[in-house]
Amino acid sequence: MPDSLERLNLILNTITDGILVVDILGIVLYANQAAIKLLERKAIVGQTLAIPISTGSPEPQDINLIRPSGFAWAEMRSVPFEWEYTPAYAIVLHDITARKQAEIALQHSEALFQTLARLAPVGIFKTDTHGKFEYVNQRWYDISGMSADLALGDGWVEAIFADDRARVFQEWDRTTQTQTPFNSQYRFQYKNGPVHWVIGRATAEYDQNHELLGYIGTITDITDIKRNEAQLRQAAAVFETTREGVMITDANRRIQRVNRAFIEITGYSQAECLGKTAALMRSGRHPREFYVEMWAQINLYEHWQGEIWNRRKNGEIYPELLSISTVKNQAGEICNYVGVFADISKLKASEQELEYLAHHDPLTTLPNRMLFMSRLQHSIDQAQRQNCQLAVLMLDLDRFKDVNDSFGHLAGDDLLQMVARRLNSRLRASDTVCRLGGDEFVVLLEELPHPESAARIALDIIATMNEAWCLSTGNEVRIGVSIGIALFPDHSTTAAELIQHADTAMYQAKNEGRNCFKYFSERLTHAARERIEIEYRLRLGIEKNQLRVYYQPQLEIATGKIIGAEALVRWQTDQGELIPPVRFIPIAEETGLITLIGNWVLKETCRQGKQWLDAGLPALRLAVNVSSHQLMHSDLCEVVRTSLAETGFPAHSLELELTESALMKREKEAIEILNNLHALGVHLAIDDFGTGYSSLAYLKLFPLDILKIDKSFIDDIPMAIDDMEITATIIAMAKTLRMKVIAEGVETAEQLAFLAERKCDFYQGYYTSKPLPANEFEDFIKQHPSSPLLS
Ligand SMILES: Nc1nc2c(ncn2[C@@H]2O[C@@H]3COP(=O)(O)O[C@H]4[C@@H](O)[C@H](n5cnc6c(=O)[nH]c(N)nc65)O[C@@H]4COP(=O)(O)O[C@H]3[C@H]2O)c(=O)[nH]1
Repeated sequence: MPDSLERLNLILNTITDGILVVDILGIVLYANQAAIKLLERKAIVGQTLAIPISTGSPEPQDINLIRPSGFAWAEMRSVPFEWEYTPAYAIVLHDITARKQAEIALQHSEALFQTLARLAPVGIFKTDTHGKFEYVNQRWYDISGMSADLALGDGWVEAIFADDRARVFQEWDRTTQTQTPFNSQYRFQYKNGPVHWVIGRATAEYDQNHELLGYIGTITDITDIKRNEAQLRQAAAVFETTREGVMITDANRRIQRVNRAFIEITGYSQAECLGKTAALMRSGRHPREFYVEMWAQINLYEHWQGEIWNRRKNGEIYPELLSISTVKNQAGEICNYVGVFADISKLKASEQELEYLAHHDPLTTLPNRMLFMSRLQHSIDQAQRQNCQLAVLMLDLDRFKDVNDSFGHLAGDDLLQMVARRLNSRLRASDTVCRLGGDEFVVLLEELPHPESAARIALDIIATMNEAWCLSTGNEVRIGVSIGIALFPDHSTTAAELIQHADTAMYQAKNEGRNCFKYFSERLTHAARERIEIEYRLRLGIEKNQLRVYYQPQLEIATGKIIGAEALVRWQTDQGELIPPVRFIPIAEETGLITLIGNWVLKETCRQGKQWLDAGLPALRLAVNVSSHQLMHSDLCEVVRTSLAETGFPAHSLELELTESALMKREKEAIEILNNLHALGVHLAIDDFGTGYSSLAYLKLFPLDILKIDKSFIDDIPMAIDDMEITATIIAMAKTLRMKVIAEGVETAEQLAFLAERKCDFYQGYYTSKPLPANEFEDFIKQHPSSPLLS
C-alpha cells in the first residue's frame, strides 16, 4: 500500500461509519475497521459483498445485514469513483441497528396496544394537557353511547350524564391540582340513549423531563354491578325487614343464615342456629312420617308448603305457615334450601275467636243455635248407635219482659248472664245449654236413663229459676220458666223436629199457667208428673213409716211343706191405699231411694223372722230382694251383718235374692261381694232367672245356692211348649250346678204338676197364697195342712 493510501487508511479507520470500496462486480477492494466490525467479516477484501449496491442514486438506502450474530441495519450511501484506475464504488455504511430495533419495538408495542385497546373490556382514553381527548378506544364509544370520533377534543363532555357533569369536572380539577389519580363513579348517557354507570380512572402522563404530556384513563362499565347491587340491596332489605322468618340452609340442611324475623319468632340468635338443622325447633307434635313425607315432596317438586308446629327457644309451641324451596346451582345440583315461614299463632287464635264468636252467644258465652244444632245432630247419631235416649228442653223465662221494662236492658242482660251461669252450674258437664236469643234457652240432655229423668231435671231448673235474683242495680226480682220437653227417639229422630216439638211443648207449658214443664206428648207429661208425684210422696211415706213387708209362702214341691217366704215390700198410704212395688220400686231405683227402702225391708224381715222364731214358729228361710243399686252403691255386707246382729235372726235363715242384671253389671265386684255375703252364712238366690243372658259358665262364678225361675216361663205352662222346655232345661242345669230351684208365679195345679214332674224343688205363687201381711202369714203357717205345727 503506498504511503498516501497508508495514511488514508489510518484516517479511515478512525471513522465510526463503515467505508468500503468495491469494484463493479461487487468484490471488496478496501474496508475500514468500522466496516469489518459492522459486517463481522475479517478477511473481507477480495470477497464479494453480498449486498445490493445502488449504483445511480446518491440517496441513502437502508439495508439489512445478515451477520453471524444476527440481523443489523445500516444506512448505505454509494458513490462511483475510480480506484487504482478501475471503476469502483465507495460505500459508506452507517450502523442504524439500534434505531431500527427501537422502531420495530415501537411498532410491536403499537400493535400490542391496538390489540389490547380493541380487546380491553374497559374504555380507554387519552387527553392532552387540557383534557381534550386525543384518543378513545372502541369500548369507550360502546360504553358512552357516542359514535366514533365525536368524543375527540371536548366532544366527550356531551356523553357524561348531565346531572353528573359538574361533579366529574370538580373531581377532575381536584385531581389535576393535587396531582393524584382520578377515580370516580359517574354515569354516561349520550342523547337519550341508555344510562351506563362507570368507574372512571385517569392518571397524568409525563415525559422524561417531567413535563405533563396529558392524561390516560379508563372507564369500566359497572351498570350490571350497580343493578345487581341495587337488586341485592333490595333483596337484603326484603330479607331483613320482612315479617316472615327466613332460613337458608346448605344442601345438607344445615342453617347458614337467618333473618331478623326468624330471630324474633323463634328466639334463637344467628349464632345459636348456624350449622344446626331445623330439627332445633321441632315441636314433637308431628310424627316422623310427617317430615319424611315433607322431604319426599321437596325432593320431588322442589317445593313444599304447609302448616307445621314448631317450638320457640322458650319452649312455647306455635303454628307456622312454612314454605320450603330448593335453590340449584348452574350444574343443576341443590346448593341451598330456603324456608320462609309466618307465625300464624295470632291468626289461629283469631280464627278460633271467630269460630267461637260464630258459635257462641256474645252476651252469655253459651253455645248459640248453630253450635247447638251440630251438637244435637252429633248426639242423635251417637244415641242411634248406642240405642240411647236424649231430651231437648226448650226454656222460656216467665216475667223476663217485666224485668227488662222496669229496670232497663242492662239489668235484663245482667239477668240473662246470671241465668246462664245458674243453668250451667245445675247441669252436668255433658249437658249442653245454649241461648237461642232473647230469653229463650235450650238444653240438651244426653244418655237419659228414663223419659221421666228429663222432667226431674226440668223441675230442678224451675226450682233454680224460682230462687231470687239480685240485679246489679241492687233490686231483687223473681222470675219463672216454662219448659217444653221433646225426646229422642220417642218424639222425633231429627234435630230440627226435636227443637220444634220442644218449642210446641214449651208454648203449651206457658198456656198451662207457666213455671211448669210439658212433654211434647200428653201421655209422657202425665206419666212424668205421676212419677214425680210418687217420688215426692214416697219420700214422705218412708219418713212416716208407711212401708210394710208382705210375705209370700215358699213350699217344697215334693212334700208340700212350707220352707220359707219371700219378703215383698208394700206402701200403705195414710188413706189406706196399698201401692204395689211395680209403681214405686223403679222410681226408687232411679232416685236411689231403693237403698233406704231395701235396708229397711232387710232389717224389718230379720226383726219379724226373729220374732216368729221367738214365738215358737218353725224355722223358716226368709228371702229378701236386693236391687242392683243396693248391691253396688251401698255396703251391703255391713248392712246384712248389722241387721242380723241387731235382730238376732240367724244368718242361715236369711236368703238374698239378686237379679241377673245386677250381677252382670260389674262382674268382678259382684263376685267379691257375694263371696263376702256367703261367708256370713246367708243363702244367695238368683232372681228372674232366664230373663237375662246368663250362661252356665257365668253362673259358676258366683256362690249361688238357689236359682229362681222367672214367672214369665211359668205363666203359659202347660200351653207354651217352648217355655216348658226352657223351664225343664233351667231345672236340669241348676241340678248340674248343685243348686236348688224355685219357681215363682205358680197359679195352677197343672203348673205345679209339671214342676213336680221335672223335679223342681220349691215353688211360690197364688196357687197357694198371695203375699200376706205378717199377721196373716203367721195364721197361714199355723193353718197350713203340711205345717209342722199341725203335724
Ligand atoms: N200374678 C202373679 N204374681 C205373683 C204370683 N206369685 C207371686 N207373684 C208376684 O210376683 C212378684 C215376685 O217378686 P219378684 O219377682 O221378686 O218381683 C218383685 C221385686 O222385684 C220387687 N220388689 C218387691 N219388694 C221388694 C223389695 O223389698 N226390695 C226390692 N229391691 N225389690 C222388691 O217388686 C217386684 C214385684 O213385687 P210384687 O208386686 O210383690 O210381686 C211379687 C209377687 O206378688 C202369682 O202366682 N201370680
